[in-house]
Amino acid sequence: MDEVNSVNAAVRDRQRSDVVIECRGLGVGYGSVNVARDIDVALSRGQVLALLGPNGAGKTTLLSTLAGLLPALEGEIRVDGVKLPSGRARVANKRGVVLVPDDRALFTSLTVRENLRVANSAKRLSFDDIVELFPSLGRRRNITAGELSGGEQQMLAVARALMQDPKVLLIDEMSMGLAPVIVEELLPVVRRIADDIGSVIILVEQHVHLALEIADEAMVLVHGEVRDRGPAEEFSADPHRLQKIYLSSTL
Ligand SMILES: Nc1ncnc2c1ncn2[C@@H]1O[C@H](COP(=O)(O)OP(=O)(O)OP(=O)(O)O)[C@@H](O)[C@H]1O
Repeated sequence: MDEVNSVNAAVRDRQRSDVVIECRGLGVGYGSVNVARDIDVALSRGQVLALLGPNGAGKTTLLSTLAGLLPALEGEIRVDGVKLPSGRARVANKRGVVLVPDDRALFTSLTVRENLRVANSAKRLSFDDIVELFPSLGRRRNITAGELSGGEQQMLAVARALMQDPKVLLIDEMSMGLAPVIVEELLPVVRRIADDIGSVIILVEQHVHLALEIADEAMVLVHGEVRDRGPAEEFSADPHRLQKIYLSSTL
């Protein structure tokens, strides 16, 4: 019996040590206004979480808190088992948490190459590695970011985040203003980033069915509460499950 217990303990320890980002009892919001609460997440290397929910559910606020742009109202965030100081974006970034914000935040007067050079603090990935993931950025290397199409700008925003060697990549509304056909091209690259580079990815995406196709897990926030969660393929197989949640949120 003792032997079984010690094997179980070893398995638990290994699982725990595989966890890259973990939050427990996390509450997020603005000042005294609580936007979402009781959020528990534990994600391991290479896992993709689709963070779903209707407008105003608190998805962006949660990503901003994980990135340290907002202080947590309660609970804690750990990266590789070590607690992150609340609301310290630079520390979170140094510890490998990188946010791709929905406005992309590019230097529009700098070229593609210059945008990437500015971001390359980790120097683990080269420009050639990026071109392998996003061939069109290679062809447009000397064009300014402001002259790129919306889809190319989004590629550049993700590529710039990759240059920081993210352990945890937070991607907010990647498809904002993009045609679905472009999103269909971009999302498989997100999967490749998780598989090849090993980053944990938390993805907020309006094209829910496309996000579910590349995600491992889904978590649905409604009015700041986790209303449902589970393997992405189970949500894909049962579209009514999400429809019911979204419809009930408007009642
Ligand atoms: N700077 C702010 N100060 C106060 N409240 C805010 C601020 N930004 C957002 N909120 C509020 O927080 C709540 C959650 O907003 P959030 O942007 O996180 O939702 P979301 O799920 O990302 O929605 P959407 O899909 O529309 O972007 C909303 O009620 C919103 O009005």
